[in-house]
Amino acid sequence: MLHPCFANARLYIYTTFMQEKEGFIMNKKQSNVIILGSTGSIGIQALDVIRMHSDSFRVLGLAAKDEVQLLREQIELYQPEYISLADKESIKKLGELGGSGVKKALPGVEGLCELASLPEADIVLVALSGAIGILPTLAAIEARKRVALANKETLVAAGDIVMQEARQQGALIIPVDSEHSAIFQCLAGEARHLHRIWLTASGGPFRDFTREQMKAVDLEMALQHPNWSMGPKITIDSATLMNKGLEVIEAHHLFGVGYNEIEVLLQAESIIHSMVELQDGAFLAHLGRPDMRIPIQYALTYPERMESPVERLDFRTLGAIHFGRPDTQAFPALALAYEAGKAGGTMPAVLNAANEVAVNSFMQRRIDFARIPLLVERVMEMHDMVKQPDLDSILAADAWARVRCEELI
Ligand SMILES: NC(=O)C1=CN([C@@H]2O[C@H](COP(=O)(O)OP(=O)(O)OC[C@H]3O[C@@H](n4cnc5c(N)ncnc54)[C@H](OP(=O)(O)O)[C@@H]3O)[C@@H](O)[C@H]2O)C=CC1
Ligand SMILES: CC(=O)[C@@H](O)[C@H](O)COP(=O)(O)O
Ligand SMILES: [Mn+2]
Repeated sequence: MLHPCFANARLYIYTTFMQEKEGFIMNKKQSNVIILGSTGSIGIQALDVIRMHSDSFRVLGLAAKDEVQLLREQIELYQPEYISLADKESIKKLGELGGSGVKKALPGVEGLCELASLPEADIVLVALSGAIGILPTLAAIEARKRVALANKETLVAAGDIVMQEARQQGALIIPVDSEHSAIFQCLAGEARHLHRIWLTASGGPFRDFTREQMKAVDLEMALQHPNWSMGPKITIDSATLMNKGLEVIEAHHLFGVGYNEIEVLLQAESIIHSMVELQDGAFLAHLGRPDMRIPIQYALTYPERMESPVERLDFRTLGAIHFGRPDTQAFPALALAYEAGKAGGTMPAVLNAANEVAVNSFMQRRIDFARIPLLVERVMEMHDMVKQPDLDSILAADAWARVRCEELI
């Protein structure tokens, strides 16, 4: 059965493809890009893409939290007019590193929102990690920018509000997350025939571990993703399978598909980035090397494509591709995410916020790996859910869950 918001989502995808046909997109010679999270894994790769296509893209603004040294180097190379850092202290430190030629330096979430809605900006890449992305993403949508959205936590916590705002404003959200970029591409011209999404998962470094073995894993082991090189938080999420859980909720919002129509499929090599199953039993898959520069570039160039330096797949030397079912006993985080998604309301925001706190404390070696999903589950149990939350209720639930989770640690 199709989810009730499928019609809207279909309309949203249809509108996106119509805008493509009408030449609404990319009709400028050089697009001005804002990168929120430029010092992170996605941000750095996005700058690489822009450097290769500097005729088509120009960096207008960069934002980071407190990685002042790296941001200084990026400013030197890409000469943005605007920057943002988490606070005035970090901006002062940046200033002490010498004249940068930056026109305006803006602190905090307000700074992120101001960058996201600059009149000269064409594309806003949201590559922040965590629910801190909610307000800047909404600011970009309200300013009718193209939003290249890597930050999945925003859709998990506030997906209904974000997607409704995008539909109302007619703003484009192009997914950057590899699976969602794959699904978006498979759905071109086929959205109305969608039957089911097959969301692929590598299974992470502990794919073949039992629950017992998982008790002994440490931070170094959890940070070794078998296929992708990513920031620390998402790498830990991949190891617990919470990443896949967050992606199930992300897919629900982006494509308006009910939770029973989203299947997680283990695909150990991360060569198939995801698949769609259509009404008539046909499957469309998106394949490629596990390299985020491909989906990042696509979100910038859509509906066009450009050359990329990413090494090509050679199927003749690839060998086998392995499939399997995820083990939700050994990886309870995936089941928790389905549960939170199906509950709806403020529950996904609570799942996400508790997970952010738990992962952070695991990275500080304050808790064991196996406690991450247990903490998330306990905070969800304690939550008095709001069924149809507005933005303030979402933000309040997020803040509440962070405090509860900290208390439990
Ligand atoms: N990495 C990947 O391959 C993929 C990532 N994603 C998603 O993309 C997003 C980014 O991931 P990733 O690049 O790995 O994360 P990283 O941790 O590598 O980078 C996060 C970026 O966000 C900045 N940031 C974090 N908090 C704040 C804040 N409060 N204010 C301003 N800036 C902030 C960081 O700044 P600073 O450096 O100063 O701390 C950094 O630039 C996540 O939502 C992730 O799930 C999705 C698919 C693949
Ligand atoms: C690159 C990307 O999109 C990640 O979200 C990736 O999917 C993580 O790998 P897992 O499949 O192990 O979660
Ligand atoms: Mn992904």
